[in-house]
Order: sequence, then structure tokens, then C-alpha cells
Amino acid sequence: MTLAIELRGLNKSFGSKQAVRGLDLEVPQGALYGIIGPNGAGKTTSLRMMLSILFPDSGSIRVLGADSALKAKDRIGYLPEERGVYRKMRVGDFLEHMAVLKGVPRNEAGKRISDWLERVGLADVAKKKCEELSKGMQQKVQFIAAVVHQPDLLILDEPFSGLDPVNMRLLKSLILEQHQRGVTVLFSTHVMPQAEQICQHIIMIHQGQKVLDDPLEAIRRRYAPHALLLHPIDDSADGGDLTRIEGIRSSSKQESGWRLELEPGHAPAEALRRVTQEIATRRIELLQPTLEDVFISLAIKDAPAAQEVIA
Ligand SMILES: Nc1ncnc2c1ncn2[C@@H]1O[C@H](COP(=O)(O)OP(=O)(O)OP(=O)(O)O)[C@@H](O)[C@H]1O
Repeated sequence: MTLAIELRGLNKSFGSKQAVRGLDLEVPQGALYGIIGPNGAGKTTSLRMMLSILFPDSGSIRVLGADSALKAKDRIGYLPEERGVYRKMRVGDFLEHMAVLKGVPRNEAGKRISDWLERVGLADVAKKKCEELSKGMQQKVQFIAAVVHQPDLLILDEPFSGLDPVNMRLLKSLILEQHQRGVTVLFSTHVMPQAEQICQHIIMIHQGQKVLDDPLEAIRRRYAPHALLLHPIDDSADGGDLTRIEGIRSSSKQESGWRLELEPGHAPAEALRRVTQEIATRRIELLQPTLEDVFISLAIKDAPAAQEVIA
């Protein structure tokens, strides 16, 4: 397996704050990886170290076979968290500048840029100054800047922040398209449903440490279902207090059916059997934990106050 990114034991502190602790990471060539983690977890710091924007205090980095991203910079595309378009520059000039900087011949750049602007619905902004664009538009322009040179590795820091649902969907399809072209894609996000919909593999960083590094399917299997959704034959039935059934911790009637929370550690199949013995059931399903459930359960382990609120 060829690795696009290989990090070993990365550490980084800012003064007394250790932002990244002993980070090991392997991203195979052609993979699509998402990095999630609470605010301040160390995601941006990790991405910046991979890109040699920041340097680790210790540990080693290999990117696209080189010992520094600087040696492979024309093969890397990066969408930074801070949206740094050159405010006074015209959009077309900004993109041409970025493309040429990354090795695209000037006569080729113009055609690529107008194709891209067309694709993201910004065909009419090439002559506008960057500062005249909305935040979402600027973000799309920056995405173009990250891909216009057809990189082999694409690193996106919070690509979905500030986008409306239509543009989120557009960006999602553009990221998937890059992946299908064989580009290695690594992106950080707070938007769990997006990570869940498009990633094959999830990394979670919490307080500077990696706490999850698995294929999404394996994560779903590991975090066992913790709830059932029940559709009784008689929709108007009350059912009484369902916590009388062994293994059921709580129940609530929702539009989608009755949601039954399982006792932690209780075998879902057993609970399912008992429930269907008690209640005439049209349909019953195990609810798989969402990535957000996993995120919250890992992130609040060290935050008792937050746990109380969520429970
Ligand atoms: N240049 C810096 N100087 C001092 N502290 C910093 C610097 N950059 C990051 N930090 C600190 O390092 C920690 C990790 O920050 P980082 O930006 O990597 O987190 P993050 O996971 O990207 O967070 P967010 O999701 O909020 O963007 C935080 O405590 C942050 O305050």
C-alpha cells in the first residue's frame, strides 16, 4: 500500500499548550479521509504540520513520498481554514495567480478557471474583486484555487463551514469527484452528516490525541446499536411504561415511531425479542449510532458537565 501521508509521533506545543500529542497517521494514496474533533482538538495544527506551514517539535512527516510537503507542493491542493482570498484582486486574476504559482501554464490556466467558475455557478464573477463576493462564494473560489492545478493530494480545512445546503451538496459532489479521479482527499469538519456521507475512513482527534482511526463501517459496527425504533400495529396504542421490559432504559413516542433506549451493555437482539413479545409490532429496527453519537460519546468522556446536559 502506497501512503500519501505518513506521520509518526508528531508533537506540537504553543507555549504551555500541547496542541498535538504523539500523532501517528497513515493515509493511503487515493483514500478519502475525514478528520473530526471538537473545537481546539488540534485538527488545524495537524493539517498545517502535514503541509509544512507549521513545524512539529518532534516526530516525522512524509507527504507524497517526500520528507516535507514543500518538496511536493505543486502536487498538493490546500483549502485553509482562514479564507484568505486577496481582497482587492479580481477573482479571475487571483485564480490565475494561484494556478501559475502551482505550475499551470498561463495559456492553460484561463480555460481551466472559466470552466471551474462555470461549474460552481460563478461564471459571471471573474471580473469582480474578491471582496465583493459573499463568504460562500469566496469559499468556492478558494476551492477552485485548491484544485485548479489538478493536485494528487487535496487537504481541506473545514470546507463546509459557511455554505448553504445547496452549496454544501455541490461541494460534496466536487470532493467525491476528486476522489473518483484518484486524488487523495483529507478534510477536517464539524459537520458530521457530511463526514458520514462521503468519508470511507474517519480520524477523530480529541485534546491533541487521536482517539479514532477506522473505516466508517468498522466504527458503526464497534459502537453497538443503543436504541430501537418500534412501529406498533396499533398506532394509537399507548404501550404503558416500556421500561418494565428488561433491557429498556427509556421510551419516547416520536413521529417516526417509538424510540426505545437500551440499557448499556444489554444485547440488542434480546431486547428486540422481548419487546415484540409484549407489543404487537408492525416493524422494529435497531438504530445504528450516527457519527455524531460516536463523536459526542468520545468527546464528552472528559467533560462531565457536558455529559449531564446531554443525558
Ligand atoms: N498559533 C497558535 N498559538 C497559540 N496557540 C495555538 C495556535 N494555534 C493553535 N493553538 C492552540 O492549539 C490548540 C489546537 O488548535 P487547532 O486550531 O489545531 O484546533 P482545531 O481542532 O482545528 O479547532 P477548531 O475546530 O476550533 O478549528 C488550541 O488550544 C489552540 O488554541
